Amino acid sequence: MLDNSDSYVTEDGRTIGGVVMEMKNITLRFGGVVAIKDISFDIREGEIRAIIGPNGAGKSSMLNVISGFYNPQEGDVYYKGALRPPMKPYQVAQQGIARTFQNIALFEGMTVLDNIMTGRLNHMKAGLFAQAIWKGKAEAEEVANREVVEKIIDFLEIQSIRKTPVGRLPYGLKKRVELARALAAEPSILLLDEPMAGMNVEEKEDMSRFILDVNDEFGTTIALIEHDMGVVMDLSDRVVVMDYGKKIGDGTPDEVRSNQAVIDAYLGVSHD
Ligand SMILES: Nc1ncnc2c1ncn2[C@@H]1O[C@H](COP(=O)(O)OP(=O)(O)OP(=O)(O)O)[C@@H](O)[C@H]1O
Repeated sequence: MLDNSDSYVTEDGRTIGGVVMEMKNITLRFGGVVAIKDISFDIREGEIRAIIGPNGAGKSSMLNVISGFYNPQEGDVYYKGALRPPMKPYQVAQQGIARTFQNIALFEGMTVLDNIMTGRLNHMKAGLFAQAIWKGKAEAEEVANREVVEKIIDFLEIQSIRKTPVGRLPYGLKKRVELARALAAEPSILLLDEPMAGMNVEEKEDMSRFILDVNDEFGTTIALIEHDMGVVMDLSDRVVVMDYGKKIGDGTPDEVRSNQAVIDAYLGVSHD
């Protein structure tokens, strides 16, 4: 169960609830490489939580632990107040954690609409057998799924490309379609893997606005990893900073910005 007793309202009027996910003393090794060293942090319901750090800091590894791609050798993951046993990524997705990928993972030959519909798969209860013998139920489900998807298409302003094969879209729009597909799952936590990577300034501004609007409009909890410190500071409620697999900062953007260890890491000052 989620404990919302210490929820609060932000300056811009959003409600931040209790801790929805807690990472406790996570260590992840690849052979001799320690990608994550004894890191703990939490994610609160309704917040935008960033994990930042220079190249090789361990951000992707951490995102992959959250989404079940990697199971850490040490430490525990708590989700909605319960210890999460080691799980496969599809089981984590079924628990309501959706993600996007740094290297866009869409079906290039399929239309925007069909790509976004694949985000509804976890919500399709009528199996193939039911669809064969009980057409009505499957049809009702299809209509309900389409409603969710249409709302997202409107929201992300992609009506005009709904029938376009994804392979023909420019990079920035592909990223938006990927966001739409993840949102179609109506996730409890949305994980964004470097959502602004490879974008020009205008595309970055658009994506920032959509991330803020998604959080505001749907109340979606968002955890994102990002290499570039600048782009997440205006977006995030709280930021974890990683460097060489360790957590070197955790707090509000202002707290993190004035943290000397963080400044050193980004300037490339050497340390042990
Ligand atoms: N599958 C893997 N096998 C072996 N080593 C890995 C693997 N994945 C990551 N590592 C190592 O773990 C460390 C952390 O890598 P990770 O990709 O998590 O960092 P990152 O902060 O996401 O970096 P970037 O910003 O460059 O994507 C690095 O030293 C990396 O080489």
